[in-house]
Amino acid sequence: MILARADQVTRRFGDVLALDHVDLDVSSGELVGLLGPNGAGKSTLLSLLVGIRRPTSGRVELFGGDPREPARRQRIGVTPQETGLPPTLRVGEVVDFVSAHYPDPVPRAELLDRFGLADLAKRQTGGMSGGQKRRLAVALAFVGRPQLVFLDEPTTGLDVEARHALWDGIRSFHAEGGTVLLTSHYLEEIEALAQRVVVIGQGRVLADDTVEAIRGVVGARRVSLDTTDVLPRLAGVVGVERADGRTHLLTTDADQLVRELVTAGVDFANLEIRPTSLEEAFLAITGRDERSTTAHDGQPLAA
Ligand SMILES: Nc1ncnc2c1ncn2[C@@H]1O[C@H](COP(=O)(O)OP(=O)(O)OP(=O)(O)O)[C@@H](O)[C@H]1O
Repeated sequence: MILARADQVTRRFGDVLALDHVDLDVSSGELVGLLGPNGAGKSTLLSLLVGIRRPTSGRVELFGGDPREPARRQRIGVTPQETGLPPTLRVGEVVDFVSAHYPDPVPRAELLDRFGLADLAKRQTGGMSGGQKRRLAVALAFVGRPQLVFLDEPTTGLDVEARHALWDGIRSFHAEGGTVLLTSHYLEEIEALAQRVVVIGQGRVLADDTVEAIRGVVGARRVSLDTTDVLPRLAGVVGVERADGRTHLLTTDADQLVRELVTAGVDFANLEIRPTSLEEAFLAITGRDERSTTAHDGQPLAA
């Protein structure tokens, strides 16, 4: 069953084309990651799906009808990118206030416990850290036992531990049958949570596939090292760059590359391995669209 749908949706803000003929279906039980750089159109798409804004053209549906109808919106939970909490209200009071809008809310203690906020129930929100406020803002999306939750960059500003705690909360909601659409700049976050990833750039859907499939395109690693040696032929290397005295190797198998460097006796220092950046991922994806799948230097990216 499709819970949320965008059908050829375009949204303009004056001269800015924020969304350009976007199609998206979110079915019951899915956990979908919306991935894209700043300004890609992610928040705009969420705002249309939850009924805050209307498309310039095209059609948006929530539970098969108009997202602006309150009965439909009562079945969703939303955490926008930015939220304001009344600073003098206590955490428990904020939860009670939001709960009062729903027929069968999650009990306060259960909700706070699920999001690691149990110890803060009596704290005024003005006295919370940024990360604690963010966790509360996300928790509030779940208070009304929604069928479908929209989270706009839920873990921005959270440290690693808080991020993982929040991921657990999202996973348990999904495991119990909940449907989630979340946006992120981080491949890592999408990979940790979602089965399906929709890549959006400049208002267009660039890819809509399983995380594994997208990983296949963007899954290269950048291995950087200091060396003056001439490098031997290395399996899996799809691009080489030299910049600032460092050598950067783009590879589909970093583990194998390091083994080969050691076996070949290459004299290197300051080895560093990191995932390709989102920019590199986007180059790969748009490259696949417009040319073939290529890395920066025109080498094929996929092995
Ligand atoms: N209310 C508005 N008025 C004018 N332009 C807007 C408005 N909202 C969004 N835009 C523009 O629409 C485009 C898409 O913005 P949007 O916020 O949807 O991107 P995003 O993918 O959510 O970005 P970010 O990752 O930075 O949150 C941007 O160019 C943005 O400047």
